[in-house]
Amino acid sequence: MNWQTRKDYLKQFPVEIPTKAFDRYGDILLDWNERMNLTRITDEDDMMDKHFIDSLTPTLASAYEGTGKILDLGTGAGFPGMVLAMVSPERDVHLMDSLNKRITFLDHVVKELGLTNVSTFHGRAEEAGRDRKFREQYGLVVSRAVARLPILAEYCLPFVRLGGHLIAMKGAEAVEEVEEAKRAIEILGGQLEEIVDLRLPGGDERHLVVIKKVKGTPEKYPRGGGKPRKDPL
Ligand SMILES: C[S@@+](CC[C@H](N)C(=O)[O-])C[C@H]1O[C@@H](n2cnc3c(N)ncnc32)[C@H](O)[C@@H]1O
Repeated sequence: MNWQTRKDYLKQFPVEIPTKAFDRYGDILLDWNERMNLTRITDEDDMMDKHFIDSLTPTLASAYEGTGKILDLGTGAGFPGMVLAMVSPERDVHLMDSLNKRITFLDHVVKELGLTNVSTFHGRAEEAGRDRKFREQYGLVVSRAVARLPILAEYCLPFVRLGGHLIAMKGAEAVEEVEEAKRAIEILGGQLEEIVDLRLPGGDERHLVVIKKVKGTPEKYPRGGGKPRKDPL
């Protein structure tokens, strides 16, 4: 990918950008994508902007600061979690997805890139969020393109430890989604901290919805049996 064309935009990120490793990751993604449905974004400029650069945006929120463990819920082909692990090698990054074939792909990327700070988990938010191994264990949870905010809050907030944050990566409907999710956020122990407004190099609108965990999540959440999606809070 021609990272030189994004040089000025990349300057704003408070991290070193490993462009060669990003290229290698992009090549593996395109190769596996021929046999496995991993992404619809395959054009070089779109890959740079909508996968890699978009995945870097959580580093712009003050909630990203610190050294705690990060969970990417519904990571798919590793966005944003794998990219964040690559730019923050000092932080443990956990990638979770309910589709096992995506985990097989992620494990391959981890091995090929020699990443030592990434762990992958095959699991559903509704079950893993009730498991002591994961519940309230993360200083930061990030998630992109998994569900609208009322559902996403029920998927993600149970994983966040008290005082930690959820960064929900959202598009143009962010403010509307925050409005819809007000009740859910409060029930689940969250509090809206800030919305960071951004544009990708191509001009696409992005918003980081930053929610702080201010109270423990009541034991009954997340609900099982597909309830968060069927009957959002
Ligand atoms: C549209 S993809 C987005 C993938 C990636 N975050 C991205 O932005 O490129 C949504 C992903 O969320 C996963 N997912 C959906 N519901 C989930 C759940 N309840 N628990 C865990 N993963 C889930 C899907 O398997 C899929 O990989």
